[in-house]
Amino acid sequence: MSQQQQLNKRNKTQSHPFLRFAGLILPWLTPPELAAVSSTCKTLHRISKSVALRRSLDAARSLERRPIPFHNPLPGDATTAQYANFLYTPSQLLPSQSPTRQPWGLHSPGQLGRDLASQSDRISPHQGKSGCGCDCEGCGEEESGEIFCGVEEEMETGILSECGPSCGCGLECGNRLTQRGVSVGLKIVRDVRKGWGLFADQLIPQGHFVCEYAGELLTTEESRRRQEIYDGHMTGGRSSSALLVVREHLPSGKACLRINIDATRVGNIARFINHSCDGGNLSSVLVRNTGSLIPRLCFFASKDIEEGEELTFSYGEIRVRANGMPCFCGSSCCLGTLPSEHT
Ligand SMILES: C[S@@+](CC[C@H](N)C(=O)[O-])C[C@H]1O[C@@H](n2cnc3c(N)ncnc32)[C@H](O)[C@@H]1O
Repeated sequence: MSQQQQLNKRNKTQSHPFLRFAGLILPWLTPPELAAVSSTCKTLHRISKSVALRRSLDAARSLERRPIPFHNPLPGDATTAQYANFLYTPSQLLPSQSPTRQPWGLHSPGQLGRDLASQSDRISPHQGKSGCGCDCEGCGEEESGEIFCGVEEEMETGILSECGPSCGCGLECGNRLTQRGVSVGLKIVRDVRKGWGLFADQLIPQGHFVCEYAGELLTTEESRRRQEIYDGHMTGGRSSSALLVVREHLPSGKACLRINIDATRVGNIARFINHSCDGGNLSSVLVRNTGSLIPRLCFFASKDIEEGEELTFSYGEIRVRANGMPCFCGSSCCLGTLPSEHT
């Protein structure tokens, strides 16, 4: 074929309206839809391949400040397919706010997250009395980076207060440490026995904020309904669930606040954190934001975490199931089964 003929052919192909917009449309497709489109012609096959590659380069779908890639060292194993239907949210939301479709591989990794962060940095609705923020304790203090700067008391009690939606300060406030998204290098690595796990891609110093456990906030009734479904899936050997129940005991000691966060279908990278019987290297802290009723669950490094080390925490102490799922945490105090409790 002469050069002119080739040029004509390319112009003809690219002038097809669908092909012209394929780069914008394909990132919105689910894996089966993408596979179907990919088999129709060479151009769509090429675009589909690049979309699939970009998916594996950032599990966060560009919604964090930096990309969080999938890495599968297991030869011949299914890659990210299992998570291609997983929708990403950097913060907790109600099921009614959950997206039903979300682009993946549309933006360059981390771009959208950076745009959002810089947008929210500009949002500073009104200035408080201090001139830079509100009246919360700690507001207006110099920004401490991402370190939970020596507030060991809160690390132990597991409760931290931050400025929130009703404050006059913006995201640049030093008292909003956990609200600026993931700032450390992370990657999601596949293990033959535990499935995917979250790993440090850099040294994370003790006390450093790692991430929030984000997902759908459920009522207890809905969480019980979903847990039953997930238990059924698991006994069938299918995908793993990520429904976390947190109980905060109120000062009276007579009641407790129960928070149900389901990151199984819609969540963030915290849903990839595996269990360790020795408590792992992450501390969980409940963060109360001024003006927000529901606290958020956030993870901080409980010790210095080396680059390449897996991030883990303890899913709990209770094991109610006689035949619980086997635990492969590898710690010297491993109890052999994963925690399980009646929800
Ligand atoms: C919240 S998910 C963590 C991510 C999960 N590995 C995955 O691939 O999606 C919880 C599930 O991970 C697996 N898991 C977590 N910790 C484990 C451990 N110590 N040993 C074996 N499996 C583990 C179990 O299948 C569990 O139901």
